[in-house]
Amino acid sequence: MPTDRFPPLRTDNDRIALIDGDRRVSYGALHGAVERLATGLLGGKADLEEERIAFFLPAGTDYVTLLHGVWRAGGIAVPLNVGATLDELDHYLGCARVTRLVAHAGDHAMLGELCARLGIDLLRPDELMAAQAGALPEIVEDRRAMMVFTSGTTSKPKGVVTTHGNIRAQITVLLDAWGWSGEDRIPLFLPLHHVHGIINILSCALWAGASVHLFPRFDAAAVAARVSAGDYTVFMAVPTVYVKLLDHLDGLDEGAARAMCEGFAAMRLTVSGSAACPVPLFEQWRARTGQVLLERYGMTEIGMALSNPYRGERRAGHVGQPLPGVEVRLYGEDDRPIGEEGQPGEIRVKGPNVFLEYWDNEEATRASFRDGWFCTGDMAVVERGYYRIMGRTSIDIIKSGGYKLSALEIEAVLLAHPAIAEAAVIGVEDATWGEVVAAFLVTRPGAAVSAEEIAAWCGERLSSYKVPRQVRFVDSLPRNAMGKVTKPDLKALLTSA
Ligand SMILES: Nc1ncnc2c1ncn2[C@@H]1O[C@H](COP(=O)(O)OP(=O)(O)OP(=O)(O)O)[C@@H](O)[C@H]1O
Repeated sequence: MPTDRFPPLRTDNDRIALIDGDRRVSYGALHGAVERLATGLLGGKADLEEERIAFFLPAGTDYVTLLHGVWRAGGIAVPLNVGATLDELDHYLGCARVTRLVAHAGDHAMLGELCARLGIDLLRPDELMAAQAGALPEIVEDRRAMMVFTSGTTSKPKGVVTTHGNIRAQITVLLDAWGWSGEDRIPLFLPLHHVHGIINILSCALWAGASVHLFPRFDAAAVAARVSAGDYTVFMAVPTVYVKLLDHLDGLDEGAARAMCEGFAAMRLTVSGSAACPVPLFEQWRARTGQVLLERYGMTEIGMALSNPYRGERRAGHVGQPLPGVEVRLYGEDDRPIGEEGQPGEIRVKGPNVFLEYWDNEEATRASFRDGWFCTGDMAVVERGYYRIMGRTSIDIIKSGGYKLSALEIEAVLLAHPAIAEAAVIGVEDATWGEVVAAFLVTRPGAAVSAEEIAAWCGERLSSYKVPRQVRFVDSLPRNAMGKVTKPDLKALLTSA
C-alpha cells in the first residue's frame, strides 16, 4: 500500500468509491469532480492559501467532493455538524474566520442571515463546479488541511487544525494496523464532523480503494438490512450503535435475526471506539454475532493512538497498545513518566499524527503540550500489557476520600446489572469525602430495580468507597451527536434539583 499519495484518493479505476442512495460513484468520476470543484473554488487564483472553506452537508457525494476539493485547492476544510444549532454554527464560523460556506439550497434560508452577519459567502456545491479541471497547486505536507471542532464535552469547542502530513499519518497507520484493502466495503452513518467518520472510515477507505456506503444518519433497520444482505466487510461504530443494533436484533423474527448475525459474522472486522465499550456489550456482541469487537482509543487532536490488535488478543474493557509510530506514555501528577504497570496516569502522545494547533488559540495550544508531548486529559492504566482507559481527568476521575476513582469502571459494573440499560457516573461535591459517586441510570423496558438493590449489587463487586451514594433513575441520558453522554449536563441536573 503506497503511503505517499496526495490527495489521499484512488484515481485511475472504475472501482466504486461511494454508494450514495441510488448513485454509485467510481473513483475515476470522483477524482474528476474533485478536480473541477477545486478549480471552481480557486476561481482563477493559483492557491487558496489556507482559506477556510466550511461545509454544512450531510454524508453524501457532495461532502466528499468538497473535502477533497478544498484539499486540492490548498484551503482548510471546515466540516460542520449538520445537527448544530445556529448559535453553535455562529461560534464555529466566527472562530475559524470562515470566508465561504457551502450548503445545499434547502439550508440556505436557515443559514442566510448568519452568513450575512458574518460576511460569509453562502454557496451551493453545484455553483462551485468548474466546467473543466484547471491547474492545481502543489501541496506540501506541513500545510494546514482541516479544522475539526471538538465536541465540547469538556469545554467550549476548539478548532483542531491538522496538516496534510498529520492526516496522512492518521490514515496510513490504520491501513496497515487494521488490514484495509481495496476489496473492503464499509457503511458510514456516523456524523462527518469527527475523526471517527472522516479519518477512520471515509479517508482510510478512499485511500485503500474500498467502497463506502453513505447514510445520512444511523438507522438500525436500514443498516441491518444491508448487513444481512452481506454488503460489508468492515464495520466501525460507537458503542451506542452496537446497543441499538442488538435492540433491533431482538425485535426481528428468527430468520431475519439469523441473516443479520450471519452478515456480521462474515465481516473481517468490527471496531468500537469514541467512548468506552462496556464489557457486557463486548460479550453480548460476541455471543450474538461471533465477532470480537476491536476497541481502540483516539481523539480529534491525535487521530487513533491505542488499539487492540487486528491479529491477536482483543481484550474486553481495554484499548490495547500504541499503534506503530505513535508514542504513548502515562504521566503521574508529578509530571514524571510512570514506570510500572498498574499505576494510573495521564495519557500523553507524540508522533506525526498529533495535530498542529488549536486555531487562533495559542494559549490553549501551549497549555496542551508538555516537552513536545500532547496531554490528552485522559487517564489510563496498563494491565498485563494493555491500556485500560479510566476516563477524562476533568469529569470521569472522581476524587473521594483520598482515592481516585474511575467513573468508567463503576459504569461497567452498573451496566452488568440485568435491569440496567444505560449508566453514567459523576462525582458530586461532599463535605466529608471531597466528592462522592452519583449514578444516573436508565432501566431496561419492563425492568424494575431500587436504589438499595443497586447499592447491594455494587457492594458485592466494588470496594465500598466506589459504591454510588446517590442513585437517580432517569428516562434517558443526555448525549451529543456521537452518542457520548454529556456529563456536565448531568452535573447541572443535580445542582438545579
Ligand atoms: N475506547 C475508548 N474508551 C474510552 N474513552 C474513549 C475511547 N475512545 C475515545 N474516548 C474518549 O473520547 C475522547 C475523544 O473524543 P473527541 O475528540 O471527540 O472529544 P470529546 O470528548 O467528544 O469532546 P471535547 O474534546 O470537546 O471534550 C477521548 O479523549 C476519550 O475521553
